[in-house]
Parts: sequence; C-alpha cells; structure tokens
Amino acid sequence: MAATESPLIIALDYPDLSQALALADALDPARCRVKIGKELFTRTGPAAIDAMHQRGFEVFLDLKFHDIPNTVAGAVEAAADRGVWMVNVHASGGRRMMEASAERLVKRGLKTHLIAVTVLTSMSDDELHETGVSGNALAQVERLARLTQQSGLDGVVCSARESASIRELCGGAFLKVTPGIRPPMADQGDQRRVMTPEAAMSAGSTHLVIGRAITRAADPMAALADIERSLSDRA
Ligand SMILES: O=C(O)c1cc(=O)[nH]c(=O)n1[C@@H]1O[C@H](COP(=O)(O)O)[C@@H](O)[C@H]1O
Repeated sequence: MAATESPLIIALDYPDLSQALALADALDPARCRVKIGKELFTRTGPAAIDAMHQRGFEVFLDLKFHDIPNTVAGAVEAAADRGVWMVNVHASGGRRMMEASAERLVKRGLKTHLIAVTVLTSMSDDELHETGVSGNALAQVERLARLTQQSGLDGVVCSARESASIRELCGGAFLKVTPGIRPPMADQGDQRRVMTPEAAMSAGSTHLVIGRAITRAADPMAALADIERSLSDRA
C-alpha cells in the first residue's frame, strides 16, 4: 500500500458506499488518506474499509471507542486486525482503558496508530461547562493529551487551536490530528473550534481531517487542489 507524505485525511461521511467510492475513485492515495466514520461504517460495515484498501488508501477508522477497558481493547484489536492505519478512542474513557488498548496492540505486534479524542471540535467552552468540566477547552485538551501520552498512545484528536500548546506539552512526534478545518470563508456548520488548513499546519497539526469542505463542494477535486495549493504556498 502506498504511504503518503500528505497530512490530509478526507472524511468520507456519506450514507452509502457508492457515494464514498465515487469520491475515492477521484482521489489519489499518494495525495491523501481517507477516514471512515460512524455513518458509513454503520451502513456498510468492514466492506468500506476493504474497498478503500483495495484502492490503495490508508484508512483512519474513526469510531471513537468509549467503553470499559476490556471492551475497547478488543475493539481496537479488531480494527487493527482489519489493517487500518489509524483508530481512535475517547481519552475521557480514562487511563486504564487507553493503556489496555495500547498494550493489546503491542502484545499482538500490530502497527496501527492509536490516538485519543480530547474535546470534540464541535464543543465551545460553554457547552463543555454544561457537561461538568470547569476549565476551558484548551485546559481540558491539555489535561487529556498528557493522560493520553502517559497511557502509551501515539497522539490525540484536538482542534488546531490547541495544536501549538500540545506540541509544546507532548513534543513534535506526538500526533495532533485536527478536524474542524475550514478554508477561509467556508461555512462553520456544527463545528466551533475551527482553523484554516494553512493556519492549522503552522500551529503544529500533524494531520488535517477535512470533510464537508471537500465532500460538499460543487467540485470536490478543485476544493482539494485549492487546499493543497494553500499548503504548498505556505511551505
Ligand atoms: O475524530 C474525529 O475525526 C473528529 C473529532 C472531533 O473532535 N471533531 C470532528 O469533527 N471529528 C470528525 O472529523 C470530521 C469533520 O468533518 P467536517 O466538519 O465536515 O470537515 C467528521 O467526520 C467528524 O466526525
């Protein structure tokens, strides 16, 4: 399978496999990775993963596991056995849950990247307070990133607004996978902590998750090319 140097991960948030395949067939695995999330996976099951692997894409399976340690470790192992490049859990599942998952991969010699979601990019500080968290999003992301690193995982999902702080706290090699990416003038939609692609890379994000800015664009390939251009202009 062709590994790519690109930081771009395209979120295939579609209700059926044919729409996901239509975009995948226009994309080039040398230029991006793809993400399969809850909607597509619940519709298609592992068939979507297999179809992307057949096309040469590395796959981020985004099912955000959040359960007791034994259950999540088993789910992470199952994902890795499918050969996915990356899988995620919720950091708020706690240290033992994350350690059990990381240890399972090590024990089996599986190379899948394991990362943890800190605070969803759709949440504002006020919404976070409503869930009982007293600090702001940045403080909670920092706390959970530290816990994630101590638990032996490879990185976090956070917003690009927190990437610089997490780079300082956890180092450059610790993955900072950032959704909530919006090109200038793009509709924010349900996201709250957003950044442009070039600002996100400058802030220290290692990977950018991009969904609707490409999948809902009138011309998805032109939208992707614009984003790639904005990143190479920055370099
Ligand atoms: O884990 C994720 O990928 C994720 C975490 C997060 O905090 N926020 C977030 O938006 N995501 C995912 O990233 C994608 C963002 O999609 P767009 O907002 O359309 O670019 C969606 O597939 C979300 O499920």
